[in-house]
Amino acid sequence: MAVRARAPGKIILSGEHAVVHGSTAVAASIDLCTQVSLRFPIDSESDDSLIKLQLKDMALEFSWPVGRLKKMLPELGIPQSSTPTPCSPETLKSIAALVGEHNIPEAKSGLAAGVLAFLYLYTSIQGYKPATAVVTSDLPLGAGLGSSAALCVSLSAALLAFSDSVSLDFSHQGWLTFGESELELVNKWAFEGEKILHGKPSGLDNTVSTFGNIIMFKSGNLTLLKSRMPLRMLITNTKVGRNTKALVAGVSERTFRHPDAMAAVFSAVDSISKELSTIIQSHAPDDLSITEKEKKLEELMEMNQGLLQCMGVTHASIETVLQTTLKYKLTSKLTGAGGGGCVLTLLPALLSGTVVDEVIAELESCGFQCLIAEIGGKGLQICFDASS
Ligand SMILES: Nc1ncnc2c1ncn2[C@@H]1O[C@H](COP(=O)(O)OP(=O)(O)OP(=O)(O)O)[C@@H](O)[C@H]1O
Ligand SMILES: C[C@@](O)(CCO)CC(=O)[O-]
Ligand SMILES: [Mg+2]
Repeated sequence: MAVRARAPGKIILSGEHAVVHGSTAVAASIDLCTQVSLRFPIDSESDDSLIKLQLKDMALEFSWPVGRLKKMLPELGIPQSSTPTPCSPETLKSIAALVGEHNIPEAKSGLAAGVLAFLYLYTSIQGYKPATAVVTSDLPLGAGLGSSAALCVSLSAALLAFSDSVSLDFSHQGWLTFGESELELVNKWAFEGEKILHGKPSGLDNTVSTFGNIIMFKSGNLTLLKSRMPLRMLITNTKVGRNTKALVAGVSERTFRHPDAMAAVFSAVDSISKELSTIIQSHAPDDLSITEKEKKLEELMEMNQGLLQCMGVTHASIETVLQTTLKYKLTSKLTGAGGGGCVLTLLPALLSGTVVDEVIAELESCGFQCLIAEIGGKGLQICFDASS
């Protein structure tokens, strides 16, 4: 018996970083997913059976004998699948030692954090039960599209599918969605994984990956939004690598140095997100008012970008994208943690295909990569494979 779970990445329309400090954010799922397939062998339960992790896209494989995990992580022996628990600093140290025993190539050292999250979620939910997990993803890693959250959500779902905390119809054919309470449980576990990857996550990325749609999020609470205007976004990946944990920590340090100024910045972002959610949800009966709404949206995106600059998370590559799209009278803002990664550009409904082609060509001539994703689609889904 095997299960596959897939969870989408996301774009943040407004509020990244400020959301970590309690401001409202607006985000949407995108149609690029991370998929985890999990297969338990029928008979092996001995100490030299393995827990395996294959990262297919990178052609990397990690494995740990069950006996070694029992020795290094004795505290995780009894699965606690129904009670998501933070990873203690001591456990994280032991897991880091286990991951350190594998030689991750220098150029891929960022993957270690993902492997740490894997081992923590695995042993917490399934204990030492041997199995093979295979991960594949459509998402660029560490580029602001929520790859870490999509990994934590799809992994938590696959692990929970075979736990006592969730009861599912294993004979169901094709993709299915969890019920509300199961989704909540997946989301809580994924949040614990994100803590390992982001340090101090807001929970926004795992929540939008779990529930899909367009959401407004503040202090752990989500509201589903219904957009009543076309929201076509060009996503430009600057391909400048960065790390969300370090960027989030940098904003916290700046907040510590300038508490009053940063409080004002976060409060402005909160107002921007609230206004943005009102605009996208309001009714627009004709093209003219759609254009007016787009103008307001562009202004809010521009203001949010300015405030992200105040937080110190923009980058020369992001500024190049902003300048390039401005030549075509298009507005952009960074999305995700910034410092490189991806930039969003609003493509107004009446914008001609020729202009879109031209702006994409110019951005790609700078070495960037462009894509237009469908936004606000499904969240987490799972699928059983009874034949294996
Ligand atoms: N498919 C995957 N396989 C293995 N590790 C992954 C995978 N997806 C994400 N990761 C882990 O997550 C890290 C990237 O997470 P990070 O939070 O820095 O960026 P992001 O989630 O892509 O962007 P953002 O947090 O800004 O939305 C990778 O370096 C890796 O450790
Ligand atoms: C930068 C941040 O706000 C979003 C990253 O996609 C971090 C978080 O919310 O955890
Ligand atoms: Mg992330």
